[in-house]
Amino acid sequence: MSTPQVVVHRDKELMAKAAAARLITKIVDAQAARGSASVVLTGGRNGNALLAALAESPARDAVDWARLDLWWGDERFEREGDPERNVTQAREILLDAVPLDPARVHAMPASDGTHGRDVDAAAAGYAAELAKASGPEDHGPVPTFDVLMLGVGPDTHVASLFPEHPAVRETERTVVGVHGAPKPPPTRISLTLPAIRAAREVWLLAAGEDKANAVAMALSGAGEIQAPAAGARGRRRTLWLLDRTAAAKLPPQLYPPASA
Ligand SMILES: O=C1O[C@H](COP(=O)(O)O)[C@@H](O)[C@H](O)[C@H]1O
Repeated sequence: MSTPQVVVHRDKELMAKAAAARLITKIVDAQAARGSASVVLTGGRNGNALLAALAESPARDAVDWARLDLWWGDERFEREGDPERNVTQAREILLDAVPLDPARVHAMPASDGTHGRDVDAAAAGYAAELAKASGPEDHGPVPTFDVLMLGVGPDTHVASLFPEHPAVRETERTVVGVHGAPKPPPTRISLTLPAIRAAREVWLLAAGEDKANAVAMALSGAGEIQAPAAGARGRRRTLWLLDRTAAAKLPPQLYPPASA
């Protein structure tokens, strides 16, 4: 697993634009190297800001949208089209405006889908979809995502893995149903840490003062059960993309020299 690298941007708007530019380059490079690309999207303010910046970027036309697989790191277990669902927000901000192949948009199940209100069955269904998409080169039940993005909550949660919650302790399953999440809505679906760690690159996005303690804690050696963000690492790269306010409480030795 890779050691975290930190990049600090002046403010959250610039952070979103720079991350969008970085993502476009990554997708274009993956498509050139392997024919297609796979990206795991996150919900939350920073993930949505990145998608909005991507939607506005003229460089978005460099992406071959039909050769892109989209997955989600977590989802609020609500009815299809519910405005709280991460996929609903992503569709409104970007996905409906680009020529994606619908068969390659792997939304997590809704509570009125095939599995009904059984969130554990829905999570198992998503795990099966991931396993079907993975090949021998992936050495496991999850595809080697090119980039997996995660927002970081003020409590250090990533995806729907909350501190000390059963889901963050999962070591076998790749996707779990989350019951009683401390942040509403309480019922969710989440990739687990082992699934997150299958990604080539993991990018953690955090902007704003309310994230400063979480960022400092996760990067200062906290355990992943107490600080789930600390356990989110990519096989090749783990990148923390921050704005100055979110980076404000980092110990000086963790602050990148170029942004000091
Ligand atoms: O509920 C969620 O929250 C996190 C963080 O969101 P933010 O608005 O504080 O940035 C998000 O990453 C996750 O996908 C989402 O379901």
